[in-house]
Amino acid sequence: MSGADRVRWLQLLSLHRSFRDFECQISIDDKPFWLRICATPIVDEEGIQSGYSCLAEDIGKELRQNSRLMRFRAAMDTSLDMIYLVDRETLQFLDVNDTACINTGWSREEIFARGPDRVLNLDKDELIARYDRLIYEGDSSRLERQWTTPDGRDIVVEVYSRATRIEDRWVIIGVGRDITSRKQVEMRNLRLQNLFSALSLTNEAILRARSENVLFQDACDAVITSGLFTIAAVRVPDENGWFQPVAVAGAHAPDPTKIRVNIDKNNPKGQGISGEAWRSGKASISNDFQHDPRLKPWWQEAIELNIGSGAAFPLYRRKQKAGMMLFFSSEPWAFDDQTQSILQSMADNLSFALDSFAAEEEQTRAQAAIKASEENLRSLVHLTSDFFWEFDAELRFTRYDGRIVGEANEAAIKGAIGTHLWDNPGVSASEEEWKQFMETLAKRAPFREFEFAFTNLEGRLYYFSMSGEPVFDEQGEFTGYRGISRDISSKKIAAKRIEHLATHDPLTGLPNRNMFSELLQQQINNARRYPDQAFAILFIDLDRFKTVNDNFGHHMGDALLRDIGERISRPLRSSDIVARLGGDEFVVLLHKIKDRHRARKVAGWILERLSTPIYLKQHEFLISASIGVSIFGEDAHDEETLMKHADTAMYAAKEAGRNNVCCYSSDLHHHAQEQASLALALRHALQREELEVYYQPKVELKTGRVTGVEALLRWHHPELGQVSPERFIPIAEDNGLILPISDWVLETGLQQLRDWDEMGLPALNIAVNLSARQFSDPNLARNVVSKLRQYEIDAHRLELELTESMVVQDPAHAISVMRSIQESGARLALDDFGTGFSSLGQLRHYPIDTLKIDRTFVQELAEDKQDQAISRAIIAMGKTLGLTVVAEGVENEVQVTFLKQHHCDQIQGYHISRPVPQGRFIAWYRQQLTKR
Ligand SMILES: Nc1nc2c(ncn2[C@@H]2O[C@H](COP(=O)(O)O[C@H]3[C@@H](O)[C@H](n4cnc5c(=O)[nH]c(N)nc54)O[C@@H]3COP(=O)(O)O)[C@@H](O)[C@H]2O)c(=O)[nH]1
Repeated sequence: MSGADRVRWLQLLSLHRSFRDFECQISIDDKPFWLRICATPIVDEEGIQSGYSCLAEDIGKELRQNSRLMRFRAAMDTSLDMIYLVDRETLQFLDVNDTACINTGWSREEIFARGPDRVLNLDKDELIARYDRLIYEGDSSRLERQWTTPDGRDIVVEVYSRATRIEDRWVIIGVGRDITSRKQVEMRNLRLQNLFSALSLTNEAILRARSENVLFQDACDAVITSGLFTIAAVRVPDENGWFQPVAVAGAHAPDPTKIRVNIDKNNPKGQGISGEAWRSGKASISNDFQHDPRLKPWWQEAIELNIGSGAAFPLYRRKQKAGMMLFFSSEPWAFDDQTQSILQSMADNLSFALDSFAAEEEQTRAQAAIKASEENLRSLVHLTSDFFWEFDAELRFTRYDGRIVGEANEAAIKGAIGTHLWDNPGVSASEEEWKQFMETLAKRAPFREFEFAFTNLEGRLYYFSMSGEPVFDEQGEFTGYRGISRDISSKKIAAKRIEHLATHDPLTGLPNRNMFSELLQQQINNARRYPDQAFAILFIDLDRFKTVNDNFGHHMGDALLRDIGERISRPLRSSDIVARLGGDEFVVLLHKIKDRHRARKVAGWILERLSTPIYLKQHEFLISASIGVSIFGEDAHDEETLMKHADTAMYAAKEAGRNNVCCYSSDLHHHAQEQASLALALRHALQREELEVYYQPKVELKTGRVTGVEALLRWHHPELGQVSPERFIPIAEDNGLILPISDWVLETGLQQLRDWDEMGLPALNIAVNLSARQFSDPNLARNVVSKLRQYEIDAHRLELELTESMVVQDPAHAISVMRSIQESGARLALDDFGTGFSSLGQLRHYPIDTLKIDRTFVQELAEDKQDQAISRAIIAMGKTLGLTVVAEGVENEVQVTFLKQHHCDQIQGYHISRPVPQGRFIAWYRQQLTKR
């Protein structure tokens, strides 16, 4: 026995008591043996110990076994895993290692006492089934169990088990590991994963939701789906600061209306996480809801709803607080930093969504407003002639909206879609207008009232005014133009009409004086630049047209002027310009005509056209005109001079006997100047008593008796001396002075007659010349009667001489005037007969008393057979008609003889007497009387 065993052995023996299981090693023949000894003292009757009765058991084999177990244990104990052995038969632990004891918190004995079913927290049958499966399948299995340690910790253990045969029994070897930390990490990860999934669901909801409330509800549902929170809600404060629920989710979701929360700090219900978050604008967390003093007002509700922790995150719309997102967990401390951070992201995303909704709403509102305004516009444009249009970024016409009248117009507008306005063949504007329009468009600038003409497929012309402004998208990119167009055809046509009225003569439709002046100026500018553009001006004045107006009224005059305008235009080229300057004045611009000869020729054609009788309302009119010609570049270089010279030439044509063409020359100019100064002087002639009536006698051929006198006017100009009536009478006719002058002549003549009567001279008749103006004066007859009465002269002693030209212009009217004169008792003589247009045949229609053969026939009577024939015919016709035939301009005896032979009644002329002042006439007359 070894020393230590011997010591323990002797100590036991010294106690003199029974003992058992004393294990020791002894050597027998140097061979070690392990014994387990049980000993009982041997005591005699007197109680004296005499020795020990021992039973020794060889435990060598057992010890060897135990040794192996010890080594296994030692190996087990060094493992960080929990290891245990269970006997399948007995379902008792065979062994557990130290790690198992440490991790579970139980001693080995406690573990043994509990047994595997209670330690593993499994039903015994289930345990048996598991072990049998292990044995049967020969495989290992994994089991995860949650234990609560004696110190109250919950731990999670992962156990791998396997069945093994040790000696004659099945032993289940279990290796367990505390995976609580790993599980916690896993749980956290899972939690985070769920949180992220909730975040992702919320984001999906954001994309999907079409309204705020739907979004809020979807977000709450997503949060609950994550399983991390028991309640999720969104609340929005009302006008009184009370949070009202707009969305809530969760199995334990409370009746939202019951939980009262306010934003006001001073309100007891305003001091919770919602109120605080609202005021601070930041998240407010309570990780121990049921003990958080701030939340005392809601503790009871927290208990009822099993709320361990809660968080409130403000939501924003356009940077303004819009509501509160609330999360509640049954667990305290559910809101760690990472959770808060993810929930903050969720709240931020919701705020972003609210921004988007707000923007969308604004956009919808704006679009609705645009739509409404477009609707308004559409209904307006349908009521008006306006239409709405759009151009794309390429400036192509892409849209129109409005009322378009007529299929052709509609088709044209539809056809124009997709094209540029300026490419449309029906659309036209001036080159300059297009240029400006394109420049404006290129600058992307707005434009107003761009006007263009449009001719539709039916050839109808319209005018449109277009206003537009550029359109840019949100990125500031130009996307086109839009605007309004208006049919301004009626306005334009009215404007054109007004312009036409302002520039054209309403009667003939020809350009008026203003327009002609403008056209003439253009032509002058042209001709100044290009010499081949020289031109001629024809100034046309109708001869004695006033009488038409005076006698037939303006309606007839107007009708004639319309016809005359056409007649003047007819022989001209389209490049020539005809204008009516007013009254009976017309002017023609002969394009590219620069020599007088050609201008005169064209003027001749015009006169020819005019000479054809015009029949109007059963009247025949013979129109003639006087035409003055001036050539640009030769006669004048400016408008005023050119027109003045043409006018001068026209007067010259008139003076030359009317129905004539006269080209301007510098002589004419001097003449015209003279005429002008004469006209001026004539105005004062009457008052200055520069006028005088001369008297030329008429003698009866048969008897030689002086029958009467012709009153012939004379003008004694203070500087020019005697001015011939042939010179100043046309001036007086033109400026109207002829009327007062004629009155004066008539009065003077009648007064003279009266004087001569009073002088006791044999009664004489008096002939007074009528001017054209006088003849067209409707008061003529009345005036004559009144004058005769005034001077107490018998009407038949007065003879009024009128010329053929006065009659032929409108014979019917002339005849009626003549009749009215005859009715007054005065006589009528047709003067200068033979020079005009009337035929002898027409004579019978004229109510006249006397026919005066023009002196031009009389003068050549001696030599000119033709004049003799004419004179004979006139005398014969006159006599046939019962007229008194007077030959004027009789200057010699030959003429007297001829006239006598052919029974002319009276003669007048220098052969008898020149026209002389009344004094000389009286002297002559007295002399004649004494001769008889
Ligand atoms: N409306 C008015 N017309 C008038 C008036 N006074 C004259 N006239 C017209 O002017 C024209 C020129 O007139 P005048 O120069 O007076 O010439 C007249 C005679 O002098 C001229 N005459 C007469 N005898 C002869 C003659 O033998 N030889 C000749 N060479 N000339 C002669 O004839 C003129 C008269 O013409 P008429 O009147 O046609 O009988 C002239 O047309 C006048 O009519 C006036 O007051 N009012």
